Amino acid sequence: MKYGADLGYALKNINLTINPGEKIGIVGRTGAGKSSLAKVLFRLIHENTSGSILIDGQDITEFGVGDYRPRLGMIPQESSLLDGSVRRNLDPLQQFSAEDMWASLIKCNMAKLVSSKDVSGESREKKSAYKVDQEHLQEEWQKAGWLRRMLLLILQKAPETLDPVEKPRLHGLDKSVQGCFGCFSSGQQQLFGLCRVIMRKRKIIVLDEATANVDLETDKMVQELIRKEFGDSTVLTIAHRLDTIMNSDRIIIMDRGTIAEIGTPQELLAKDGMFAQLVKTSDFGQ
Ligand SMILES: Nc1ncnc2c1ncn2[C@@H]1O[C@H](COP(=O)(O)OP(=O)(O)OP(=O)(O)O)[C@@H](O)[C@H]1O
Repeated sequence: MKYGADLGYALKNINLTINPGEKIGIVGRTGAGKSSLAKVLFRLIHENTSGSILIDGQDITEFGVGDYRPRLGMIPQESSLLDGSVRRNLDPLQQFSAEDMWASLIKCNMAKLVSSKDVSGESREKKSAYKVDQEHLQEEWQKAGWLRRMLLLILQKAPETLDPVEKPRLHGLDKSVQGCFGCFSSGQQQLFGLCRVIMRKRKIIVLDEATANVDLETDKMVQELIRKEFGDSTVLTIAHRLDTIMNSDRIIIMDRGTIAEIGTPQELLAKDGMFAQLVKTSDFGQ
């Protein structure tokens, strides 16, 4: 695979079989081809490629994009937030309930942050249409006599009765992240990416340095969460930190567009090759 006809190979002679449910760690120096491997898997590169990728025996070019992409989940190197509410960021296609979203925020240790008041300097203009609508219905309900309340109930225009737990959840989900990018560090934005992937049960997950911007403790939390949530899924973890991938079933060492070494961490350490050298020096050539 090349990024341009005149450029050198970003990937060459890749011959790799990954078993269902396997957890694969991918390491290598900067520019070794780790992200390129993820890009070809997601069919983001079409030109200047040769060879084929099969999933469950089927060539990925035979899948319609609509059938193919939903099988895969990715947390890219640079996770970014969309304009709008937390809800929109987690679920732009409105496929999930507030419970689903809240559960994933809790799992990713983001619920407290999203609930905290200082996430957004929310003005009335910035409130979501949903909240404004609910407030309007509340006002109408308060003013209404019993006959009008009956009518509102029949017309399904009564305000939602939110329990004390649900109320703060909805409040948090409807907070705007607009103009508030500074409120979320790049690590927290990556955790948002994790929340999105957790809500969607994908068979193949690629984490492309998904924890590059979080501290060691959070990285550990994320790895444990991924093991728990994606036990049956195939997970490819591209990492700079060796700690991130040491519990993988197998590790791939990329070097100048090829797979230089592949094996279990124990096999690679015993081999005393490139991986063992990386463990000794932690030198990723940055
Ligand atoms: N969009 C691009 N256009 C041209 N060349 C590219 C492009 N993206 C990557 N490359 C080149 O392809 C090769 C592999 O890059 P790739 O990003 O896959 O490496 P990587 O191992 O993921 O590096 P890093 O650890 O820095 O993310 C490098 O030589 C890089 O310069």
